[in-house]
Amino acid sequence: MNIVDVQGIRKLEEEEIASGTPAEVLMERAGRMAAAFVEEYCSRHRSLLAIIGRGNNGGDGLVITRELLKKGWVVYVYLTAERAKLGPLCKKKLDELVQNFPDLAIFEYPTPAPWTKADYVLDSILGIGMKGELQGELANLVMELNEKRNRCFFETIAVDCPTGLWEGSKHNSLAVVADLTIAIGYGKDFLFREELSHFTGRIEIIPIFEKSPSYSGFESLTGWELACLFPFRSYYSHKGNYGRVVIFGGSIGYTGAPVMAAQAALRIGSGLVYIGVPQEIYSIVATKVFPECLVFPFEDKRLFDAVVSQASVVAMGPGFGLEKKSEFFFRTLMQLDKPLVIDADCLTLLARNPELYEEIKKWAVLTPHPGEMKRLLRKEFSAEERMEIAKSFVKDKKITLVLKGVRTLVAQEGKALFVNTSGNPGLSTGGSGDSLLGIIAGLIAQGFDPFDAARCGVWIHGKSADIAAEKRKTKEGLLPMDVAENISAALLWMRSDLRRVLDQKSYWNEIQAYYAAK
Ligand SMILES: NC(=O)C1=CN([C@@H]2O[C@H](COP(=O)(O)OP(=O)(O)OC[C@H]3O[C@@H](n4cnc5c(N)ncnc54)[C@H](OP(=O)(O)O)[C@@H]3O)[C@@H](O)[C@H]2O)[C@@H](O)CC1
Ligand SMILES: [K+]
Repeated sequence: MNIVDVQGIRKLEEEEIASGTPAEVLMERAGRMAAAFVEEYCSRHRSLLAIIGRGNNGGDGLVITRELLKKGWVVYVYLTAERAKLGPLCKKKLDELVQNFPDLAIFEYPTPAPWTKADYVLDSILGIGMKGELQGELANLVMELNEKRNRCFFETIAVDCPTGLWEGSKHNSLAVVADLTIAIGYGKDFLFREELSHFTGRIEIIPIFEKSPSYSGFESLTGWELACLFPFRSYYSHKGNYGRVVIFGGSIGYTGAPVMAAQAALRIGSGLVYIGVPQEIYSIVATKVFPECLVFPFEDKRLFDAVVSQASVVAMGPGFGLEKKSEFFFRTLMQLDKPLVIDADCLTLLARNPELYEEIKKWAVLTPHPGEMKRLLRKEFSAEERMEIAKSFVKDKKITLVLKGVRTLVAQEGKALFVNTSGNPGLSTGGSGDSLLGIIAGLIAQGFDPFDAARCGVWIHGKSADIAAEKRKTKEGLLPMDVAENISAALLWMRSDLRRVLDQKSYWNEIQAYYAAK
């Protein structure tokens, strides 16, 4: 989905209103869809404290409150401004709410907010109407909210954007620290900045506009859009239709790395998965790996030629080693006339031998974390520079770059820059990159173009981790094997996400008809 700046979203809002969709309808769409999202995806608890600002962001929060009350949630409302100072739509939504739920508990500033009452706090204080840094009473309220979140263990859900965050924010600005940000309409560009990810948490985008903004060249990876790239499997097919992945990696002490990549490659649906390892660890890897996987010592020339000649894709790097022998073998692999996926030690070897970019025959997907990226570039860069770095690195190279991070970027020359929306801090553990390598390679083996494989792979990897964390009830202790085991659930999520969005579009028409009749 296109990512826009605040001016772009304001322009879209004006156009939508001018073409006959009143602002109130837009607010109803935003609030109802956000509530449906909260109902479905935050269902572990059913109590919420809605902190309401005086503008339209507050109005959205009041619609969400109404919808959740209808579903039987326990909701408390806290008004941050006097009722007389509420904006017209916000005031209207409050009056409607009070009429429908006369017993609703409403707290008002300067009474202290009832922080300990609910499992979720809705930040509906300020949205894109925010200008400059937070000051005065609101600044104090936001500090209190963040402090209570840490102490009371509620999760914070930001509507449209965390209050206090705007285009000029820095990583140390004052803003609400959200666990989930539900962006309205389109993702705003500043929400995706790596250095602000601490504030935004997980980002979900709710489409509310019929019209599209002008193309920005910067897009978010969203499940429902990627679903269109995944055809259902034909019954009339066999393993040969789903490709052969060959993974090269492993060394003494690093016998698990290629196994984790292979597990993910199998779970994404590859037809056949091979692991080529040094002879010295062959027997260890052969006993560790899934029985479905074929392991061979890559020094065996006859086996090497037989496997590689049949390969749909060659993935390399996990636990590969950096010695002279590994470097020599890496050079051989770089010359193969196959799509390549390059990670970990092989990125370090590529950084040492930059002339090998010229050897890439078909195409290569590179998946560096920021440290490996710095090695490839031979220079330091900051989180703020990631997007520019990614765009300039791919120029004149036959590569797709996956620059890992909280907001992993996918870049390729001539394409939009994509930023990922899935994933969680549970992925910050050894072996996560190996799973990602396996997923991307598995998708290429199944016929995905490398750019699509990178985009889908990054999103599926993150979403599998989100589902695994949800099942485990915690982000701590997530393992790459949990991620691989939830790949199929991520595929299912992606397909049902498409259905959800299509359903919502028909739901819009209902809302429109309701207001036209009034
Ligand atoms: N885009 C769309 O199509 C749709 C948008 N929608 C929703 O509307 C939201 C935007 O609503 P909005 O324009 O009413 O602004 P909003 O964020 O509520 O804040 C306004 C208040 O902020 C205050 N304020 C400003 N800076 C401040 C500061 N530094 N420190 C303290 N206060 C500050 C400012 O005060 P003032 O400057 O007036 O004194 C004013 O009171 C958007 O995010 C989305 O949620 C949906 O309804 C559906 C369609
Ligand atoms: K907000």
